[in-house]
Formats: sequence, structure tokens, C-alpha cells
Amino acid sequence: MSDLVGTGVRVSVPASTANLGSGFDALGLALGLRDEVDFTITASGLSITVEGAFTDVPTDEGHLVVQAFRKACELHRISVPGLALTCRNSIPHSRGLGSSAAAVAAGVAAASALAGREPDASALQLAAEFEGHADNVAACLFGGVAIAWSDAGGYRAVRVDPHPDLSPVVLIPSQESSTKTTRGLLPARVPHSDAAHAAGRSALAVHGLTRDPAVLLDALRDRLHEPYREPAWPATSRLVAELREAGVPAAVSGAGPTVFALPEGGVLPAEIDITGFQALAVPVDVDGVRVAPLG
Ligand SMILES: Nc1ncnc2c1ncn2[C@@H]1O[C@H](COP(=O)(O)OP(=O)(O)O)[C@@H](O)[C@H]1O
Ligand SMILES: N[C@@H](CCOP(=O)(O)O)C(=O)O
Repeated sequence: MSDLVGTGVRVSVPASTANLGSGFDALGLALGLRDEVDFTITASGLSITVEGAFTDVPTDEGHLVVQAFRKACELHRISVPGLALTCRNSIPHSRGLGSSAAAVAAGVAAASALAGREPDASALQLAAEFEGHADNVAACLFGGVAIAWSDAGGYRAVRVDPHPDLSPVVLIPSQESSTKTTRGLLPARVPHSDAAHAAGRSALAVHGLTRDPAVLLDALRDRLHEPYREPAWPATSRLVAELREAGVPAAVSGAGPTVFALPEGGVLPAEIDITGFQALAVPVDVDGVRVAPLG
């Protein structure tokens, strides 16, 4: 019998907004909207309880948190005879707010904790390999602004402190959009001038997110993914354009269809028409994943 039976951890994971416009597949920002998952190691079987606003997920081995947890347990050589999971979901699914990255990060962080480890570079590697988007995963694990990349050694990221004046508003439509589907809209090649545009703007975005938010209106403009994905969410593209026109730094959040905006003081100009979107002011999250023993 595993000596873990009867023990457990509570994991709290933040939402994240990836890309920040010009930083396609590279930049992420953690947001203070959290899912919470309780993992209890039992003698046998699998039970999953899902509470909260977003409950339409499998309740068997197909559950994303379970899949990531099992994979990470294998890596840490942890034997888990049975598992009881209670999920309290607040991050909207398939809206571009990193719900899948949060689910995977929760599973990986729980296994790390049972192995007596803090979530570290190997947790990033495992979670990003599993989920596919290191920009979301790094922001979710480590909080703040993530700069992510990959090389022959795997997925890497650095965390930088966000500027304290960032006051994000996310505008969430009821429409869902699958990240996998909209990645299929991206071309294999882009013009050299668009690549150069992205290099400059994404470097500027890091400066804006950390040192000088005044440059963000320019910095968040993108040519690498937003124009190609527009057919999947035309209303999102219109709202991003309207916000930029009004001087508000804005971008498509992740693979959409949520709109990410940084209005001054966290208040959108009254003239912006947000019909069809739910506006939610969410603070920047600086903590990343939190893990505590279940008591
Ligand atoms: N908390 C969760 N528990 C289980 N599965 C989840 C959870 N969050 C997300 N998922 C899975 O991930 C899918 C959404 O992933 P994706 O299309 O990448 O969108 P998002 O931008 O929300 O990450 C959901 O349909 C669901 O299958
Ligand atoms: N860089 C990825 C980010 C996907 O984020 P999500 O929150 O929509 O899953 C992409 O743009 O595909």
C-alpha cells in the first residue's frame, strides 16, 4: 500500500492571457481568476467532482487534470493507487484564457508537491510538452509576465515582474473557439516584414508590460496570428480594432475569442460598444500556481 493514501494537496491555478498581440507563442500574463483542485490519494479507483461555472468536462481518465497528473506521477515515480479529485472551475473554457494550461499545470504541480518539489523548470517542460503552449503554462506556473521559448533542450521561460499600473479587463463572448482549430488557420510562412514587425513590437511589449505601459498601444499590435484567425471570431476582431482606435491597448487573448484590454485605470471608455461580450476586470496575478497540503 502506498504511504500517500489519505494525503492530499489543494492546488490553485490562475488563468492566463497568451500572445499579448505581437508576442505570438512567446508572451503570457497571469490573471487573477483561479481554478482550484483538491487531490486526495485514495486506496483505489478514480472519483471526480466538478463544481463551479464550467463543468462540461469528462469525469473519467479523459479529464485533462487527471491525464497531466498521471503523466507527472509517472515521471516522479509516484505510485497512486486511487484518486479523488474535486475541481472548482472559474476559468472559462475555450475562450482564450488558458483553461487547458491551468488544468495541466494543476495536475503537474500536484504531482510535484507529492514528490516534495516546488513547480520548477521540469514542471514547465512537462506541462508545456503536454499542453503545447509554454506562453500560457509558464504564466500559470510562475505568475507575472512570462517570456517563453523552446530550443533543442525543450521549453524554457523567464518570469518578469509586471508593471503595477496594469489593470486588465477581459471581454468574454459566449461563443467558444478551440485553440487547435484556430491554429489550423495560421499560414506556414509569413512575410519577412511581418516577422520584423513582430520582433520589434514584442520586444516593446516586454518594456511596456514591465516598465512603461504608455507604449502598449503600439506594442500589442500583431500581424502574425490575429489577421489569420479573424474569420473564426469577426466580432472579436472588430472590438479589438475599436478599442485600439479609441487609444486603448488591446489584443486577442490567446487564440481567442476573448478580448484582452488594458484601459487606463481599468475603466473602458463609455463609447465602446461591448454588446455580446461580458466585461470582467481581473487583476494581474503575480503568484502563479499555489499548492497547500489538504488538511
Ligand atoms: N478545468 C478543466 N478540467 C478539465 N478539462 C479542462 C479544464 N479546462 C479546460 N479543459 C479542457 O480544455 C479545453 C479547452 O482548451 P482550449 O481549446 O485550449 O481553450 P483554452 O483557451 O480555454 O485553454 C476544454 O474544452 C476542456 O476539454
Ligand atoms: N500561443 C497560443 C496560445 C493559446 O492560448 P489559449 O488560451 O487560447 O489556449 C496560440 O495563440 O495558439
